[in-house]
Amino acid sequence: MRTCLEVRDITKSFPGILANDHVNLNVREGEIHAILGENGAGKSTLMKVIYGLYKPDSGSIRLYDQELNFTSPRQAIKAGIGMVHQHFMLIPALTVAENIVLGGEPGRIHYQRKENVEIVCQLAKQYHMDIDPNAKVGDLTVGLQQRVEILKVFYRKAKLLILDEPTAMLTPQEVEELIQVMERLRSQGIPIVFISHKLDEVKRISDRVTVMRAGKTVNTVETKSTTPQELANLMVGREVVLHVSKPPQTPGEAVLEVEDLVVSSGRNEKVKGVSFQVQRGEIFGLAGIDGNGQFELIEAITGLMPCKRGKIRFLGNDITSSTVRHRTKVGIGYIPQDRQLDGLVMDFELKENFVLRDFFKAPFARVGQMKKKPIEDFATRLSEAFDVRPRQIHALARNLSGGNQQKVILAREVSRDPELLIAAQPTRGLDVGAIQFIHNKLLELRAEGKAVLLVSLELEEIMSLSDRIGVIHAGRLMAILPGGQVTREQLGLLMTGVELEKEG
Ligand SMILES: Nc1ncnc2c1ncn2[C@@H]1O[C@H](COP(=O)(O)OP(=O)(O)OP(=O)(O)O)[C@@H](O)[C@H]1O
Repeated sequence: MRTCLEVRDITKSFPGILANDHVNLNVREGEIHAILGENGAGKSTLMKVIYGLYKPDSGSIRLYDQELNFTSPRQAIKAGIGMVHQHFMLIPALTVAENIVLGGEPGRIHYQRKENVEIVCQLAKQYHMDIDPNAKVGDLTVGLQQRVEILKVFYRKAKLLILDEPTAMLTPQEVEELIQVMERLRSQGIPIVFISHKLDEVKRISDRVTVMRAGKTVNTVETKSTTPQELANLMVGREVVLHVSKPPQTPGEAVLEVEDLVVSSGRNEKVKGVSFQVQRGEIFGLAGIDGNGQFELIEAITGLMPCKRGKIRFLGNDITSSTVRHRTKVGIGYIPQDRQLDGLVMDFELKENFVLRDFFKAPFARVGQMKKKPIEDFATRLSEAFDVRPRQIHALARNLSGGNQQKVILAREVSRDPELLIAAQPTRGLDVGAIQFIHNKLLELRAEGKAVLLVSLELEEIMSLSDRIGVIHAGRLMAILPGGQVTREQLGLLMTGVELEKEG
């Protein structure tokens, strides 16, 4: 098959970091080519170099017969490279058609509404992607917004599509739809390069995989001739255990008690009378399809959202109306689902992010002044203990890869020795090594007799870690089931609101 994209010896460094070290990549016409690698391996940097967002220090890129020398994405787009970023770049107040043609209109002064709607209809038909051109983008689901981004790329006549972690933010149903879209594009001969951390997904949809490690390309393999285990080992450079082993444990007293809790957002009740307990030495998993009240529920427990009715008790004490600070002080740790928005201050250095909850007290401050040395010593110690890479406590949080950002949050919360850790989507977007690390930390907390409330949209994660599983649907707890005995199918039914029939 003909080569479409050829990347040779690309090197790209940032101050103190060699993000891409003589990287090579070869993408063939009509193939789905996965890029795998640990967090921080240099995948996004490489894609940004190909797309003209970063200028490489050295190396060359060729698209078909054209030698590319990009200095901006505009040139990359012109040459036929389209990229859909992890965080979409759409304008929510505009319609689908307006977003698609925005910036690519053919030199007209006035926006041609009717004509553009027609163009977008044709485009959607050509690429078999169902979408309403007149819908407002802000009203669309994440999956449909992604479709708009993909169509936008084809409106600009892309010959190659790059998808940066396209499934990280999607529900399982939306993932299926995206896979169908990708397969149809492949059958039309369009090459797709996509970054993913999900080995099963890579195995299922890609034709070839290029593995990156520490800024270098380690190997390119035919997908069908390899296994997820081999890919994991190749990525990490050591044997990775893909399955969690959880020793049996007898849970102790209740750490968290939630009783008939009602939480509203605006006029809508998002949580409708939920009751459950989390005990010492147990991981309680909350399973549910996104948008069913699970995140409002945990925000109410952490104190970020007020409760309309009901009670929350922590170690026997009523904390329903307590401040966030009080709840933190008495021993509730929290890993929020959006690490960049709620977990870190992106323009603060790592050392500052490590002490975000305690910077105002000893040993990090005295008489109102922050103390540099204790903060730096603490940050260095945590960076090492949690294997945060790079080990630069002065780096800005925004310059760290997603997995390493997550490790900083985990380190901060765990180091405070919480009695209850609420972990919302703790492994979203992380590589297998980092997932293993975080799962082990949650199991360590369990073994120490701490309580863990795990909220995840990943069923595998919930099923492998939880001692008990609560299933939430439309703001109500459908059931609480023992972790080791429930099947995927049963959880799937409950998550869609179908009650299980009682046996016997
Ligand atoms: N703008 C930047 N300034 C400084 N360092 C950066 C910048 N962008 C990336 N890096 C560093 O370059 C290295 C590679 O980062 P990159 O984002 O390419 O990794 P990745 O493989 O895409 O990781 P992830 O899977 O977590 O997204 C990391 O060490 C990261 O901290």
